[in-house]
Amino acid sequence: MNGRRGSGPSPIFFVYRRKCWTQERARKVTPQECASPRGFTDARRSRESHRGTPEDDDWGHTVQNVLHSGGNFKASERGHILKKFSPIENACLEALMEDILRPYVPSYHGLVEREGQTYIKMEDLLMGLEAPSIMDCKMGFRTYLEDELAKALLKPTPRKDLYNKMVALDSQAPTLEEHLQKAVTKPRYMQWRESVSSTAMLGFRIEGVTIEAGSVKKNFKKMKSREQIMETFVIFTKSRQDILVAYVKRLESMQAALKESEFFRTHEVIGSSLLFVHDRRGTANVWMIDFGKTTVTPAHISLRHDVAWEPGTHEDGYLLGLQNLIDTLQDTIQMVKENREEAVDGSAQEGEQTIGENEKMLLKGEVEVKTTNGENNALMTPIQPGNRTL
Ligand SMILES: Nc1ncnc2c1ncn2[C@@H]1O[C@H](COP(=O)(O)OP(=O)(O)OP(=O)(O)O)[C@@H](O)[C@H]1O
Ligand SMILES: O=P(O)(O)O[C@@H]1[C@H](O)[C@H](O)[C@@H](OP(=O)(O)O)[C@H](OP(=O)(O)O)[C@H]1O
Repeated sequence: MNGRRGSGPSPIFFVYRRKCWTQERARKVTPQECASPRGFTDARRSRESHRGTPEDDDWGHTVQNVLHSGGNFKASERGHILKKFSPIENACLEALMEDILRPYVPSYHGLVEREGQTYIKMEDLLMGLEAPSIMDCKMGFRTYLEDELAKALLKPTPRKDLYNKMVALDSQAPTLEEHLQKAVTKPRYMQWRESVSSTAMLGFRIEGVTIEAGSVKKNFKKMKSREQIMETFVIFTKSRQDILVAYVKRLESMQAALKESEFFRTHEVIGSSLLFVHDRRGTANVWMIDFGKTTVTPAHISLRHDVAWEPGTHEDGYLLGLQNLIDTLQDTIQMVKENREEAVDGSAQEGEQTIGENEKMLLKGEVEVKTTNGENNALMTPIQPGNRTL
């Protein structure tokens, strides 16, 4: 690995660390909390009012690293994490414990009650990782359930919050009528989100990233092209080929298991993510998470997951998205290799600086990874429902 690029966090990261070290000395935060600016602030605030439970000895370690989610997680004892109960997700995790996919999902440990709220207790996927880097990729070409669409058609319920999110990203996106109502329906918003991100083209999208337990970045909503995603993987892994290769291997074995899985054949997997986790020591893994919208299909339907969706088929395009993700990672490995060969030749100075700048932007939350020639500058033809089946 290139020495300069792999030599540690950017200067911006150190600004956060300096602030943290001062607080740490005053015993207001732990070293782990220091690793993340958000964790640092949240942990301090919450600790001041937190009484603690017997299970809280590892409090704050994983929950601070949760990439997104409106407060659905709670710390548990070491090695476990609690997620707010959803009957759908609970049924999925129970079923997955009996399926060939079991090694690819967090292990399930039943339900627990905390302060009048029921939680699913599951394996903490960050356990054992030191200052983890985490990426959440939402899978599939469709991000809403057929049922949600049917309900919205029967009784359209325009939402102001979704309109506000839409105009925040693109003020031109709403139709005239939507502008007048200042509201959009959920399927309309979800379909638009698919089209502005890589979901519609590639069948997956990056939702959130954190590097070495730094601040959480979620500004990927308009990231569409394969090239932008490759650059994000380069930044995310700090060009480490060993980690990229480990990710590809894990995805390939997951892909094989998915093709054999009874659970997968009988479930429409919507809004589920792949969670990429690694650390500086080179531990790397990918997990299937978030089954809150993964539902059993009608008995007569056996899903393929590698064909285009048509209403009524319940197809989600998960395997097409997974193949595109594997191809994108393989291209990333190739790009990293070529960059390194050029660096050895002494001719990669310019390229190195570009990646360094992007890394700083990502850490500052300003990332718009630049493409060289236009927005959809795919290096190879993505697999889409229409152009290839697995
Ligand atoms: N088992 C786990 N171990 C460690 N971290 C986890 C685990 N499950 C989820 N996370 C973290 O929490 C984040 C959100 O997870 P998940 O998508 O399951 O929650 P959610 O509440 O359904 O979120 P959203 O509604 O935003 O999709 C993930 O991106 C990941 O960072
Ligand atoms: O990513 P964004 O732009 O913030 O949009 C949200 C995202 O697509 C979530 O997947 C979705 O929750 P579900 O997957 O649970 O439907 C949520 O719907 P919600 O507002 O109804 O929670 C959207 O607002």
